[in-house]
Amino acid sequence: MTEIPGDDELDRLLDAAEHRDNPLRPLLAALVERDREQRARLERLLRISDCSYGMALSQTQSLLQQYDRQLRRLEKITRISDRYQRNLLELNDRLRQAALKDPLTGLANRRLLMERLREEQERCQRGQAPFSLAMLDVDYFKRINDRHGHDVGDRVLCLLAQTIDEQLRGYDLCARWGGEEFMLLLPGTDIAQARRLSERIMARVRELRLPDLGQHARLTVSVGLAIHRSGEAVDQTIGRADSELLQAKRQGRDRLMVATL
Ligand SMILES: Nc1nc2c(ncn2[C@@H]2O[C@H](COP(=O)(O)OP(=O)(O)OP(=O)(O)O)[C@@H](O)[C@H]2O)c(=O)[nH]1
Repeated sequence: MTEIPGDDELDRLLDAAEHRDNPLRPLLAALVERDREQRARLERLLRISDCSYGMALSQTQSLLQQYDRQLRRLEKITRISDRYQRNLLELNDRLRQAALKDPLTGLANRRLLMERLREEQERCQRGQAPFSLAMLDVDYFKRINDRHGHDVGDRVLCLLAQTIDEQLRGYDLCARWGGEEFMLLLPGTDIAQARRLSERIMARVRELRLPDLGQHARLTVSVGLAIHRSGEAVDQTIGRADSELLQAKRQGRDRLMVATL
């Protein structure tokens, strides 16, 4: 294949004196001129296309960077909101715990007990085994406060709460009913079982050593016991246990009285 000469070579041929009268010279000169124009146009086109490609590239990159930044921001917000929600749930849980616990002894409070009592009552209505209630009150507790001070009284209450709680099964509930009074909710427990449990608790309380109160100090509790009658309101069961507790106090304390069914 014939090799096409370069630009310099073509110029030199066109300028050469010996070709000046060649009839093909003007045609060659015109072809060379057209070729140069076309190449120049092609280069311009290439430059423009390079330039728009570069612009498109940088636009795409900047969009990608923006997208990336937004994504990171979104991830951060999601992390914060997850943490915030977890904190809220924990706080909610702690608030609920606090709202249902007695702050001194850590036992259930009256509110939680009433919630559980209603649940047990509904269970009984559905034909499940009845629950028993034991109302337990410290004997002569005022004397402890008067002789040894309120702080010692508080410590005795905490020790008592722990002693009672240790005797219970997982599904029983011991609540602080008020002052020096405690209520035991014993699901699926008949009177004979509730009596045995109460007597065991009374015995453990008598065995307690209370160095704060002196070497020979002994603590006793009185207990009123009642089993829930099918169909009665929980307040009635509580009332019957309370009456028995009153009887136990009247009959000399450190004793257990049981309501008839
Ligand atoms: N330290 C302390 N004392 C309390 C608390 N709540 C109630 N008390 C005290 O418990 C005492 C209850 O006294 P009383 O109702 O007369 O009963 P008691 O002295 O135990 O006599 P009986 O129940 O009849 O045997 C009072 O002195 C109350 O101040 C408490 O949270 N901490």
